Amino acid sequence: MGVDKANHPLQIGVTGGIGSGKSLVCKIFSCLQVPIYEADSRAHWLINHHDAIRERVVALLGPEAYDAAGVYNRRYVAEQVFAQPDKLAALNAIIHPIVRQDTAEWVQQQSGQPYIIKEAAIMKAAGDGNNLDFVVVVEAPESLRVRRVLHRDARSEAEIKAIIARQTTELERKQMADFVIHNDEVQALIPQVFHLHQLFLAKS
Ligand SMILES: CC(C)(COP(=O)(O)OP(=O)(O)OC[C@H]1O[C@@H](n2cnc3c(N)ncnc32)[C@H](O)[C@@H]1O)[C@@H](O)C(=O)NCCC(=O)NCCS
Ligand SMILES: Nc1ncnc2c1ncn2[C@@H]1O[C@H](COP(=O)(O)OP(=O)(O)OP(=O)(O)O)[C@@H](O)[C@H]1O
Repeated sequence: MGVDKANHPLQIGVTGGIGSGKSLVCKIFSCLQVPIYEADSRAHWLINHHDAIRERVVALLGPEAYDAAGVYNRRYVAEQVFAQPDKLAALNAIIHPIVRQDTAEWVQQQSGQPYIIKEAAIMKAAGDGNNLDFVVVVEAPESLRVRRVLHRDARSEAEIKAIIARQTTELERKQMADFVIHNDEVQALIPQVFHLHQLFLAKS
């Protein structure tokens, strides 16, 4: 990397379809002291706390986008945007530039770290791909992913399959991947993460 690499951590993206185990993989990296930026959680925090986002989301989707307590109403917003692609694009145009800015500020605070991780389900669509040194894709068979999410969330199998159908395809993800973690509950997860950790430390 560049001459001032100590100040610029390597940037690793971790992505994968719903229920693939991205969050679990990131928890393991986190146990190894790697700083993690969870794009989706952070986006939701910003949607609830950033006044300019709130105003623009209400202008786009109506006051129902936030409930009586002022909390972002995901169920209502999901119904609106997943049925209307132009509204989803408009929502993303409000949120993603602010998330990108927030990510950049967070990265600035991580100087001196050998590498950092950005976790996102929709990495490419959020326009972050260009800043990443490597992309790690977490993979698991679709039937297992559906089973995990059925167990984790209050979603029906049909809802989960509809989300999978809207997400980046497995082929697109494979094309993005520099490294793949197989979270199929056959191959052990921790050694795969540890192997990548050693590799990223060596490259930093
Ligand atoms: C659209 C919303 C209301 C759906 O909420 P809901 O609780 O029903 O689903 P959840 O957040 O678990 O997302 C389910 C799946 O939808 C897809 N998805 C989520 N947000 C987006 C988006 N902005 N654009 C395209 N697909 C999306 C992803 O594949 C995700 O895995 C919510 O995801 C949202 O507010 N998204 C905006 C924030 C965002 O863009 N997050 C992504 C990382 S920056
Ligand atoms: N190897 C595994 N063994 C057992 N349970 C697992 C394994 N991997 C993931 N899970 C469980 O499956 C569920 C989905 O995993 P996780 O939340 O990490 O997925 P994700 O890819 O982050 O999903 P989403 O895109 O919905 O946020 C969680 O409840 C998690 O604990």
